[in-house]
Amino acid sequence: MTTPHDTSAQTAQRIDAMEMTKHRRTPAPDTPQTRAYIRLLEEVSNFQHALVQANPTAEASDELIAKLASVRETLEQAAVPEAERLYARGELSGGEMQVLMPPLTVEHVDDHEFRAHTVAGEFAMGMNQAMHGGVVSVLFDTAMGRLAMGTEMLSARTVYLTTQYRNITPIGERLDLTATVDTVEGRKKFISGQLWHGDTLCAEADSLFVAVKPGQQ
Ligand SMILES: CCCCC/C=C\C/C=C\C/C=C\C/C=C\CCCC(=O)SCCNC(=O)CCNC(=O)[C@H](O)C(C)(C)COP(=O)(O)OP(=O)(O)OC[C@H]1O[C@@H](n2cnc3c(N)ncnc32)[C@H](O)[C@@H]1OP(=O)(O)O
Repeated sequence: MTTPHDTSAQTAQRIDAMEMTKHRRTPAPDTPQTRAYIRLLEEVSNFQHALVQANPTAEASDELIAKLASVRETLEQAAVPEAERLYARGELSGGEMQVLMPPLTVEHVDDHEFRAHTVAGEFAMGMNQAMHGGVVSVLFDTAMGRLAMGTEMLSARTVYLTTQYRNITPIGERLDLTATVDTVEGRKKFISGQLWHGDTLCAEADSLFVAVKPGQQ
């Protein structure tokens, strides 16, 4: 039996970055299996929010642990290599097919501009109803990474990402995220982004993405 964080199993395989990107960025086929998996991720996301809000009794925690262990074992029986997974598939790694960050709903993306919005639950909170700064940065990385891939969806990596936190980013409110390609120099794209709550600028970021070369991981 594998442990929850086992990456030595045959399911952890590295392949060429371009091949993996092709797989990950191709939307999963619209089948009953995919639709059910999306519902499962939604329930996991709801679970994450409920988890941070609750103070269960010791008995309730022990009951939950037993139930969760049983759920985990069911998932372990269905594990597949990364290049076959449904998880994080689709044109945006930060959409509804993942539970790492608040899901971004894309409104527009081309080779120059990206626009999306999100509403974050308390799982994404640092404290006092403010979003954790690292979650702000992962939203920027995902949005700007998607923009760097452009309409041709070529794999690109973050070389640096600098986030300036201007105002508290609220939990439970609509947030709008925009990103723009400022300069292109060969494999390099310099991209800036802003995260807005209404007219309030919550954070802004500058980044450099570099397109991967054939053969890179
Ligand atoms: C469930 C949600 C999942 C979300 C997915 C998030 C992450 C997934 C992780 C990996 C998947 C990859 C792509 C996914 C797409 C977008 C999502 C976000 C992307 C990331 O989150 S990805 C993880 C973090 N990221 C890294 O893990 C990068 C580590 N790194 C490297 O892999 C190499 O570093 C590489 C390949 C980037 C470059 O290496 P290389 O050998 O190909 O190229 P080289 O070194 O020649 O640099 C080329 C030109 O960039 C200039 N340059 C370099 N560094 C500079 C600096 N600091 N400042 C200014 N200029 C710089 C040079 O000066 C030269 O410029 P010039 O050509 O003009 O001389």
